[in-house]
Amino acid sequence: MNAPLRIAVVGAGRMGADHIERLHRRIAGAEVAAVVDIDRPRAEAAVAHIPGAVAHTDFQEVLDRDDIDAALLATPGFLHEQVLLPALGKGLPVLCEKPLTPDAESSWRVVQAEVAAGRQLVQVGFMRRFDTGYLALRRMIEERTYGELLTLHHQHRNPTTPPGFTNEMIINDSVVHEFDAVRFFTGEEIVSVQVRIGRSTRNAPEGQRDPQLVLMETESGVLAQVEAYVNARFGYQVSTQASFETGVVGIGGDQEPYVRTEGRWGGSVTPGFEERFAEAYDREIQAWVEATARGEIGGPSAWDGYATAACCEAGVRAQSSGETVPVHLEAKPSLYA
Ligand SMILES: NC(=O)C1=CN([C@@H]2O[C@H](COP(=O)(O)OP(=O)(O)OC[C@H]3O[C@@H](n4cnc5c(N)ncnc54)[C@H](O)[C@@H]3O)[C@@H](O)[C@H]2O)C=CC1
Ligand SMILES: O=C1[C@@H](O)[C@H](O)[C@@H](O)[C@H](O)[C@H]1O
Repeated sequence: MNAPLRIAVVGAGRMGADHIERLHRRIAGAEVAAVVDIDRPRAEAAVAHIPGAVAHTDFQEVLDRDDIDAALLATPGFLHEQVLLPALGKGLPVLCEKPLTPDAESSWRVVQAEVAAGRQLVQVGFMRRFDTGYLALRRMIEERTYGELLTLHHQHRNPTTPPGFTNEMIINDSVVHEFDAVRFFTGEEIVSVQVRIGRSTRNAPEGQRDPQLVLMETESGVLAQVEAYVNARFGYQVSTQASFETGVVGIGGDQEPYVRTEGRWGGSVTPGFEERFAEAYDREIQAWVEATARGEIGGPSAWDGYATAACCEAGVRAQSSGETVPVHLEAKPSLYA
């Protein structure tokens, strides 16, 4: 049996801490060897229960070590490029939480750096691709189980947003998942994006308009819409309905168990993405670890990160203009053929 991969987790906040626990307790073939956080007490707390793991405050300290096999990047998206470029320069594999970067220009720089490195080293954390419902729906689309796919209707509802979550982040941090999901389901690029904003909830923080309806079109004319409602209060919900020629398929509906008790019926609502996608994150990280051990990536690529960043850029322009904005993509490098 091979020695476990020695992973450095960069960013030990909400998502990084969740991934550290996952790597430490549930993922086979990997161990947390380092945690980097600019907030030293946070980095130290994250490694306190992991024998042998070392706390750092600067990613360069990890690059200077020669015993780290891969990095899991979970700092805020606008900080990803500053870790990805040196990691690619050193040939270090990275699982980069979404978004790859917050705009198409910087994502394209990452793609070009990977092309220069000569092999795929970056996997992007679009974990929904590992959700069983998503996988089942994609199979039905591919196999034309109910004829051709015509439209996709997504609901993306969060209970609240963290401090500093801007209007643009509704597109760049939340709807980025649906841009990837639509590309994953259809196997096509998205060609245009429109955003409509109507009455806004009084629960939205200043500067945010919530909810927003995002409409996108794929190369072959599939229309997909998203209700992004990020201060919905009641809990977390990510679901999709797909309309085909001979059927309608829903995924991500209400969670089991369904209970009747004390004169009421119903089930529970997941409070957040950690619970809704717990199994998908596990499968995502396990697939990444196994692929990394083989010298490959095990999920969405830097090209997928770039293509969704281009959709986000169109989406942010569409937010302010109200126009249908075309998505511009550079030619796809042969590395991603
Ligand atoms: N796949 C998914 O469903 C989700 C993905 N995310 C993504 O995960 C990433 C992190 O998000 P959160 O955990 O919510 O953020 P967070 O704000 O909770 O944590 C970020 C951490 O990075 C640290 N940090 C900041 N600058 C740093 C630097 N220069 N070097 C090292 N550490 C630094 C902070 O001190 C903090 O501990 C983002 O890209 C976000 O979009 C977040 C939530 C869900
Ligand atoms: O990635 C995530 C968060 O960053 C984002 O803010 C949420 O809207 C998403 O549902 C979650 O999956």
